[in-house]
Amino acid sequence: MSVLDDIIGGVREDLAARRVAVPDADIQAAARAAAPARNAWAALGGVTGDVQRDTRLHVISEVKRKSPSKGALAEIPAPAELARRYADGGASVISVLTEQRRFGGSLEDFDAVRSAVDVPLLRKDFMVEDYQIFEARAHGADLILLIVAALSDEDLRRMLAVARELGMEALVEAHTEEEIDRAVAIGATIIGVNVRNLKTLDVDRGTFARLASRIPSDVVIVAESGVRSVEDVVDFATQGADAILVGEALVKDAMPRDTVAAFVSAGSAAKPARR
Ligand SMILES: O=P(O)(O)OC[C@@H](O)[C@@H](O)c1c[nH]c2ccccc12
Repeated sequence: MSVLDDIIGGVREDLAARRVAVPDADIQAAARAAAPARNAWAALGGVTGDVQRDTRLHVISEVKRKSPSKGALAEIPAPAELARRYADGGASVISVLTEQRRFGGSLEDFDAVRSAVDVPLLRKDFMVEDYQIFEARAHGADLILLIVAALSDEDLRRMLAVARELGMEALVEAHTEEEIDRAVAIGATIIGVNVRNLKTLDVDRGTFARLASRIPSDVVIVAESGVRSVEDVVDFATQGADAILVGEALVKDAMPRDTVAAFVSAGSAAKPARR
């Protein structure tokens, strides 16, 4: 069994418990009653038609306490405070891990961040049921994660449609050529190239350029995982990233605001005018 299968087993158990506490009809009603979602695609530099590519390298800053690959990363006693620093540094989107068992996150963390900042929020979890999409929206999410390796094409299409029907977008995450092609085929407008293999947890930054070259130019490309420094940001920006998703390096940083700002400025300077 891969790490991904193992994580998803736990996610399904936790989900079943929440579903008893808040039944489907209630979570759907809450999702539809929530304040409208923010446009995460535009916030990440998405442009329609034959217009100039956005010149900013966007940063998605992540709130993550621990991970299966690295163990404990940071305590984060006040997720709202960390999120405020991310936003002050110029983060375009903030990602909040809500998976409990392996990442130490929760929907309470998500709520705390939601009330602290105005930027679009990504609910970062392993989405396996539509219920979680309604739940994300009910808590004020603007963007959800869909992991191609964890879902069938049928699931991906349906879940993307549910997200859009609720006014959200999906960050569709891929790790191989085949997964990129599946993400493009279902009509993803934001594709994440995760340089960490979720089945083995190995990081290979070299996969980014190879996979990014298969993605059409009107799709927003997010380079995910393994960003340690300005040098990594510059590499991803040079290789076609519109945005980067950074967790570990920021949660361990004593000055996350300044680091986000440094990533935005170095990445934007390195971003080519066309892709
Ligand atoms: O901490 P890092 O190496 O900067 O990685 C962030 C992010 O890419 C990573 O948390 C991630 C990417 N895809 C995921 C899917 C589920 C959970 C976590 C992730």
